[in-house]
Amino acid sequence: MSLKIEDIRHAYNGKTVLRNINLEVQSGEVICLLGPSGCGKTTLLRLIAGLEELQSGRIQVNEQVFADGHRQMPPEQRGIGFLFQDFALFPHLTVLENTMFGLSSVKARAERRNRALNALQQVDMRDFASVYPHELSGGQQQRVALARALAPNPGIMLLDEPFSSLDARLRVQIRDQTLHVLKSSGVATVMVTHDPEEAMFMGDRIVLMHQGRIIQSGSPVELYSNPINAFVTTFFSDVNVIKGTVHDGRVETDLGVLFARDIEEGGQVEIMFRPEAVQVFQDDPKLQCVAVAAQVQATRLLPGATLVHLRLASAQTENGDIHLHARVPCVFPMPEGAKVYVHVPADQFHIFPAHSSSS
Ligand SMILES: Nc1ncnc2c1ncn2[C@@H]1O[C@H](COP(=O)(O)OP(=O)(O)OP(=O)(O)O)[C@@H](O)[C@H]1O
Repeated sequence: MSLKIEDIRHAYNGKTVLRNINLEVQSGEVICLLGPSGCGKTTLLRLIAGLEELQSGRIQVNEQVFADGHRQMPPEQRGIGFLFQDFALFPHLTVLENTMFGLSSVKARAERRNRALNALQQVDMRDFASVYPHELSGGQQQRVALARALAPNPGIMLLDEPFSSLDARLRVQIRDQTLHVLKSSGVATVMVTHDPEEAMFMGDRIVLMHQGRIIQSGSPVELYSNPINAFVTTFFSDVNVIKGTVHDGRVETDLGVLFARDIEEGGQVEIMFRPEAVQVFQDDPKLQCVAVAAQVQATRLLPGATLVHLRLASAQTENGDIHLHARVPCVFPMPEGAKVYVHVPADQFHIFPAHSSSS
């Protein structure tokens, strides 16, 4: 099974909200559409579902055309399962009846019942078959909604911010379960989220969108480690930014000399690096690497890491001292005011022409 989206463009009231959208999703793959509010993620999902009429381009599954300039297959014929933010369970139907509802095309009631029970088993909710939705927690309701969507055995699953109504701890647990259920069902999944961590957790591939365009798509590792511009770099995490000017294909910075061969002579650049790329030493690691002196301004223990605020006395910038964030594993032993040494490996720098952050 392969969902193929070719050259989609879409406008509302003459205002273009999607352009040049090309995408392919295979069975068993989870693709996350990621981007800031209003970038067009939900519109793209609605076009795949057939809830919005396609204006230009083509959507097909294997050789079957869902929509192009001439045809629009109705949503119910597309074999698509949906999971939306509000779960939309029917309050007057039990968990089993809600799950059977998705199987209305199956004639025999006994088979509908069996398939619904199997789907509930998949999400570990079979014991709740006779319970009504209001008796369930948010996470349990989400699992029933997932079972209802998967029961007809759809080729494609569309998820729109499916965890956003759950509180933070439950969200982590439910998205983990959801990922395993989706993966074991082998369905091709397209999920919308505006949360980069969620996209990295769920996605085999991430499609990062901005202002109606795909800016970069690839594995989470590709986008995180090889972002193509400042927008992609900053979308995924807090980043340190220092500025510089290119001379002879190089930029001199307080953290060393960096190569910037692709940028024109005299060009202003923004040099970005993630807090976890900053290595902090208590003593000068002279033989290991070239490190520069810095002062600890503050430390904050976060889940799984300590964020260290550092001040670097700058010889390069007119603006004075540089403030850096380092993310170090474990509890950081140095007090505020302590002198430390900082090193950032050369391959951790992302260098872009200045003011390119909009895409
Ligand atoms: N039915 C509509 N009529 C007119 N404009 C719309 C309609 N639906 C969406 N838009 C506009 O299209 C653009 C894309 O909206 P869309 O909901 O697809 O973005 P999104 O990335 O999903 O945003 P969010 O994360 O906030 O849901 C926005 O500018 C939005 O205001």
